[in-house]
Amino acid sequence: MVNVLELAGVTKKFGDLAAVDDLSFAVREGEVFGFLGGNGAGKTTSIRMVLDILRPTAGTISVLGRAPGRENSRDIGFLPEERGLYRQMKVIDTITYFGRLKGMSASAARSHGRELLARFGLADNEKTAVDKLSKGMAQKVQLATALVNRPRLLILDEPFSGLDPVNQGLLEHEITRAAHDGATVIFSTHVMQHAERLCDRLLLIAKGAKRFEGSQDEARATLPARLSVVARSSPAALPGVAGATAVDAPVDGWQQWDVALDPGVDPGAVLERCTISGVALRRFEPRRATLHDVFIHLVGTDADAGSVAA
Ligand SMILES: Nc1ncnc2c1ncn2[C@@H]1O[C@H](COP(=O)(O)OP(=O)(O)OP(=O)(O)O)[C@@H](O)[C@H]1O
Repeated sequence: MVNVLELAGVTKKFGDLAAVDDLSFAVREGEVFGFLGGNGAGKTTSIRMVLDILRPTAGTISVLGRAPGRENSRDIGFLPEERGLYRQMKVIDTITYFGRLKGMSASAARSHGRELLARFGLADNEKTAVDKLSKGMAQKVQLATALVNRPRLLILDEPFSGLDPVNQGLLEHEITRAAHDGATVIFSTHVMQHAERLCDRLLLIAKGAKRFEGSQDEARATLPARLSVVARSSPAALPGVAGATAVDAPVDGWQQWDVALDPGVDPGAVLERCTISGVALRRFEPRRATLHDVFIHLVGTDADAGSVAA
């Protein structure tokens, strides 16, 4: 498996503040990679170093097998967190201009630009000046400037912010589509649901440092398992059970329990115990942890997690 991006021991200091702190991770070719962290975690600073907008204080970065720099620009598409386009320029000219910057011919850039505008529901706005567009429409044009060169590596910094639910869906579809066409996609977010739906693997950072890197299943496995159980008697005393909380009142002697297992305990082993110990069961369901649960578990304090949308 080829790594499209590699950071090794990367630190970025602003004065005394380590915005990025000894960060190492790798993004593999063809994957959709989520870059997750609360506000101020260091996501944008890391992305700016990958794009050579900022230089690391220490450590090394490899992008598409090279050091960050202009040579990579043809193969990269970038949607910055602070959106900004030339306000007076027409939509199609803007996209064509970015395509030209990436080494495309004007006609190739224009024709792919039109295709993208049609897909984004903006075919009728081709000749509109950018400053006459709504914020969400302008954001879709900016997305088109990131996609026009059919990048091998697509980097999107907080791409969902400012989009309504329909356009968030459209963007999710575009990310999936780019990955399907062979691109590697990295996007930062503090909204866990997008990551949950899209990511093959993810990185979780807090205060500039890595807290987790891996697949979603690996992320969920960092949490002790939970179960929803309906039983005649409490499962609290069973081996491997950390605690059981009654949910609502019992119905005809059957009580619903929210059960937390000890770390590393397999729900199957607890089910077997119920059978051996004669705990009568009507329901026994492992509950799937969300990335939000994982985030709270790994990042820890409410202060760090407070800015994270569930
Ligand atoms: N140019 C700068 N000068 C000084 N401090 C900076 C600069 N850029 C970022 N920082 C600080 O570095 C830290 C990380 O900021 P960064 O923008 O990378 O976070 P982020 O994860 O992208 O956050 P958000 O989700 O809020 O955009 C913050 O404490 C921020 O104040």
